[in-house]
Amino acid sequence: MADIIIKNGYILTMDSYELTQGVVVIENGTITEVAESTEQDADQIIDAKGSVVMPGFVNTHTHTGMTLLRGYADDFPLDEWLKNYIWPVEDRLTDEDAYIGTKLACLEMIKSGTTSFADMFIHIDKVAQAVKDSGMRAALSYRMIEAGNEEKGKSELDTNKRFINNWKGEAEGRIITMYGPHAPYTCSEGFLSKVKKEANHDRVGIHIHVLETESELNQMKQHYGMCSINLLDRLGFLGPDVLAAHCVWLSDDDIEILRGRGVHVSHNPVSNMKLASGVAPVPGMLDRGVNVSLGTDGCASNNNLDMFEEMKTAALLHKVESLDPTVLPARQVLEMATTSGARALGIKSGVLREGYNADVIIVDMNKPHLTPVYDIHSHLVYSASGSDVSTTIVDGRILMQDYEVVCMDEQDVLDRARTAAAGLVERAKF
Ligand SMILES: C[C@H]1O[C@@H](n2cnc3c(N)ncnc32)[C@H](O)[C@@H]1O
Ligand SMILES: [Zn+2]
Repeated sequence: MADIIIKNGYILTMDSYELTQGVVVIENGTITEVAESTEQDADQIIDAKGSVVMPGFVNTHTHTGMTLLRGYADDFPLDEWLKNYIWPVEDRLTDEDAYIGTKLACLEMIKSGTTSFADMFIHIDKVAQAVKDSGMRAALSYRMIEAGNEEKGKSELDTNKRFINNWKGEAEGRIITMYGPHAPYTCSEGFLSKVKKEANHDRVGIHIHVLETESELNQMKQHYGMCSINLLDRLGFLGPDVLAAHCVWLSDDDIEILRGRGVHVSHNPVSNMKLASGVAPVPGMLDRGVNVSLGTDGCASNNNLDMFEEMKTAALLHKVESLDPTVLPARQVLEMATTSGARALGIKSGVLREGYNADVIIVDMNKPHLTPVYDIHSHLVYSASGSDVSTTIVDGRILMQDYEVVCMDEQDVLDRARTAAAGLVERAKF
């Protein structure tokens, strides 16, 4: 007897381009069958009539606790935004803020079809607790800023290491742990080398912001006489264990280095547009075979966690940038948001295939803006939005069914988030 059978839906496995009517069978957190029909029975049958059944989205770069800062400070360049607004208020964040902020983020992601994500944040134990409690899957890293201060570097590394020891593989394996050095402009080369050594020792990955702005590029050239990619490569830092967010200001040579080292890139088009950071050379990276996935970045620079919006923005941005509408077609963008993201996190998700994690969503197509259907990829990227997701399953557990969130008390999360935000703003009056 299986746990769940999803019936009557159109199945988009992401293994092939086809959309065929069929069933998905789930047992013990794993997909055990994807077929036209099944002989099996299950404890729970989900009727997906008129819907698309597909892998959940993988958001490969976010700062979930920042949902509490949604709309807190808009329309500034990155340097000013971080130094004058974000960091001062983050310094006043409490454990409860981080917990409820992450709960709110998980709620938003579950409701918009994201089943796993990569996060870099502070108060990371509370972030992990919220992920565990919500039922989502996540690769979590503690945000380390050392700024050339040896003492600080030691305690930052200690905190990240302790987190890894406490949480690696927790929540039935739904929690993956990583090191999170913030960026090459907030961490010295000596510190970055140490992080790499520890990551190798602990056999975990590294999540880092790289070449997000022109200002970073200039600072690095001034300080080291080379760009962040060249510096990181010289340190022996780059490899398939590295998840590099943004990668906007890359040269052709940098792309070649990323490809050669097997670095995973998280593209964050909405954040890059909002902070006016620039346009990442995504078509160039994809052409060369770099694994490029999609991330929303934190809620203070997006200002939501909707992967549908991120997909559409990615597709449109690179078309207008290249003046070529054939660039980043819908199918390719969908792959970035699912299969490529799963590869970046090293998880067996992102496709509906036997033996893979049961991280599955159901998208309700019985909507005016999704009618009629010629090509499902087109609708998912250009017409649909997060609110069209009716059911979200992570690790074989239903977190939302028929638009009803069953893994947490939605109203309680909203109320607590409002209270936390009010307290935060009060404490941040300085
Ligand atoms: C993980 C931490 O990184 C900072 N942060 C948030 N958004 C960005 C961004 N776009 N670029 C660099 N740093 C960022 C915040 O301080 C957050 O807490
Ligand atoms: Zn970020």
